[in-house]
Amino acid sequence: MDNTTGFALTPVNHNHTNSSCSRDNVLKTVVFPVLYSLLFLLGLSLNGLAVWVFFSIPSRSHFIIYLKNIVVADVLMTLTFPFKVLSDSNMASVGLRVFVCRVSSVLFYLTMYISILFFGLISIDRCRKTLQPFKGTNAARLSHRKLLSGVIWCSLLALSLPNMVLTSRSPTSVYFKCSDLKTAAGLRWHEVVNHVCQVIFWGNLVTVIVCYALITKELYSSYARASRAGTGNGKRQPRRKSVSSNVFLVLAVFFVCFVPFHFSRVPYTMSQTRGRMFDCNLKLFFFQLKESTLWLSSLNSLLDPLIYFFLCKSFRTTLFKKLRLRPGTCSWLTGIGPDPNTGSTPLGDSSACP
Ligand SMILES: Nc1ncnc2c1ncn2[C@@H]1O[C@H](COP(=O)(O)OP(=O)(O)O)[C@@H](O)[C@H]1O
Repeated sequence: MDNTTGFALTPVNHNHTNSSCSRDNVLKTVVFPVLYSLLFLLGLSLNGLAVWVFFSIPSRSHFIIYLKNIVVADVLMTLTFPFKVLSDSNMASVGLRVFVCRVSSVLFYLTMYISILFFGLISIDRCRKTLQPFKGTNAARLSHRKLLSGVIWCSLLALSLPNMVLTSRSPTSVYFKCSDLKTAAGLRWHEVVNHVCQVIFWGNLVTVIVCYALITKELYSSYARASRAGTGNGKRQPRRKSVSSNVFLVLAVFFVCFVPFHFSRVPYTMSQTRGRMFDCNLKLFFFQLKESTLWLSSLNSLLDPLIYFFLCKSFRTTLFKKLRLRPGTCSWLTGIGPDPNTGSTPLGDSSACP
């Protein structure tokens, strides 16, 4: 390992690093770097495609504004993966690993909570659109949503910035953890940020569940009304099935990607800031649990473009137009063919979006 940063490092304590408590096992140095490299390659391609598509769709709805924010957050998150790969596989210099603790990991978490917050806002917007389908928007409301987006980015940046600034101690050995680089105030702030982020996550999860429960209820009662009125026909049944399974898909992604991480984060943060309460094997266990569930959270940056494709009609339409494909392409995959009359779902263009 080269020391290219000018930090004064003490000789490596091989007894410690070779002990069963060392983080440098095959999971951290091989398995996750390979998994993050895959995420990086696939995520960059899919999110690059999503940027290409979304930025030719004008921001004419709250929904599109929120989706664009998620795309930007996902691209930034994806760009942090190579740093994590190099750092975890021990291929990075000490300076690069310090950079990972100070900057790229913080950016990773920042973008993750940006996505979570915008997912919550999207659910509220979809719910409003389903319950009040004829209430449109106007230029003033669109500007408010853009302002809200700016406020969310700035607030999370302000919350995260001290995690960069207070990670200011120099490493004393080539084997260090991010928490070793934090001042006492830095460790306290790290704990506070993690509590705030838990509140953000669980608050948004409740919002998503409540909104999708209301959407599902409204969709089923509107179909029941349509059937009673004699307008229901054989063709509509598959659409109802597809809308409800789409709703389930969004919830499933939210649960798989984020719930495990937020359970494992609590004991891990405690092991970082109140180290004396835990023996080294327990600390290692919580670290590995946090790393495994963090990969699931990172997987969200890859699943988001798939969600846009499967659930967002305007995304699909623009994508097919850009690739010069027929509008009905992949209807076997999406389960939704072109509507011969209106080309839209019963609740409007983006009603089946997350
Ligand atoms: N929710 C968060 N928001 C912003 N920054 C965070 C958050 N959680 C952790 N960080 C910062 O990211 C860096 C890496 O944190 P962490 O993953 O806990 O460390 P480690 O990589 O040693 O397990 C640290 O500087 C930490 O303060």
